[in-house]
Amino acid sequence: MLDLFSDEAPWAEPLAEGAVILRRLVRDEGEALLKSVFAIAAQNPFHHRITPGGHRMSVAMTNCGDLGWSTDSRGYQYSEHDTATGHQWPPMPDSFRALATSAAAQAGFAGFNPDACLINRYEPGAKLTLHQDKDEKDLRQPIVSVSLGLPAVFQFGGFDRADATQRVLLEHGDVVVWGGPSRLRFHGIMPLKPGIHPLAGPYRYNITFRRAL
Ligand SMILES: O=C(O)CCC(=O)C(=O)O
Ligand SMILES: [Fe+2]
Repeated sequence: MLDLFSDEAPWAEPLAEGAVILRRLVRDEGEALLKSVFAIAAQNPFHHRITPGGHRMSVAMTNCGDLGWSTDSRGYQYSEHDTATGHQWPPMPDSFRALATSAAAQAGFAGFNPDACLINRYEPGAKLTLHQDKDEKDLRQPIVSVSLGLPAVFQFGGFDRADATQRVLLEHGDVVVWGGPSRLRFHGIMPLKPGIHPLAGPYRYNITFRRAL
């Protein structure tokens, strides 16, 4: 893919108060991050989870860290084990934690120390409908969300599902941080367009860091 900004230093693009896109922040680490993602997935493969409503999610997920987010017939929850396999989640790589803490600090949230890392894999057509991230205990802690591989359109809305949304393209190496007054904004991902990324093949990967407990 032609990236006109490939030689540019990362830059910040504000979305709302408490929310910013740190453009290309981890582009140079993208390959190493993806290698870690593949190693985690080799231990705990990506699954298409079934929502409490009985729907198969189009996004495939795995986790690393002390706690992982998943969903099954009982609801959405954080747990130390994969509820599908019973396996403990692989540890969060130090490189992941360091980048999450650094990105949060650059967005104005000092001292972020995530205990949960959700990894989403999007195939063509996969999407995440508008939702709020609200399964975490301390909503003063931000969300740090890293985009790798194919680009996708991110929707960033208000505090009601029906509120107007901004639509922004997230590309390989972009990091979105939202917290503070934006922590509970609705957000989602539009259906992924097919493509082949040189490092990620036919997929988009998203790594999301949270303080769950
Ligand atoms: O894939 C993304 O960029 C967003 C992921 C997300 O909103 C979530 O995992 O809750
Ligand atoms: Fe989310």
